[in-house]
Amino acid sequence: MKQPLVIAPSILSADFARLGEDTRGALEAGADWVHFDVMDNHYVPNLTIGPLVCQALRDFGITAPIDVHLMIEPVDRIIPDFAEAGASVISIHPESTRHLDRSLSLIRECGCKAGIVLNPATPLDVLDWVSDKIDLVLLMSVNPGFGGQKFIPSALTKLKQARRIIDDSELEIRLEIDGGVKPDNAADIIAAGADTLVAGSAIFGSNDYAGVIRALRGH
Ligand SMILES: O=C(CO)[C@@H](O)[C@H](O)COP(=O)(O)O
Repeated sequence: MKQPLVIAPSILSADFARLGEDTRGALEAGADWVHFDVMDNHYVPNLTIGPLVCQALRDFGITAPIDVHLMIEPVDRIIPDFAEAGASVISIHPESTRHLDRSLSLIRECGCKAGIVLNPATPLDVLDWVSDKIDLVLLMSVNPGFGGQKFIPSALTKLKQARRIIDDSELEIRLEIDGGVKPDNAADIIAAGADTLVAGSAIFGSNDYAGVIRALRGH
């Protein structure tokens, strides 16, 4: 069953020199989670932030769920570090680990919610084999690595299929979408079945975080 809508600003598009203030600003403007993109210049062609920055946000006073998206390989060594640094959800790509079942179990053993991330061309079939090990499915609607890209329209069809799979499972699994999410496509994305919207450039590229977050919610 679809869960209440969550808006998760991707801090990849925040001003890294003022990360704490920008993150707090988005939450005070009505966001629910913090989406935290971790890139290693190996799994994806970009390099970003790690557990020290996650811990720094907690030390700064950010109490909202931190939704960590690992675009790195391998993942197992860093999962406990993120859990200790205050991550709430940790999501991994199936291609980034040799033993997906084991890595997903490790995330839960570390006390976090576990997510699986599927790239635009990655089929949904893997969900058949991990649905009891996950709390979240994250569908990428751009190729991972950079903010500010265009939404790939086939993601809407994939969202509908993923929604059916999740509903049929009768498990409490969130369906998150990430990449090119804007006020002008949010309604279609939500209608297709997403309950968790990641938005980076739409929120942090605006002077009116609250207005964009309201528009993403359809208000
Ligand atoms: O994980 C990624 C990119 O790899 C995303 O989280 C982007 O950061 C989303 O940015 P926008 O497309 O919303 O600008």
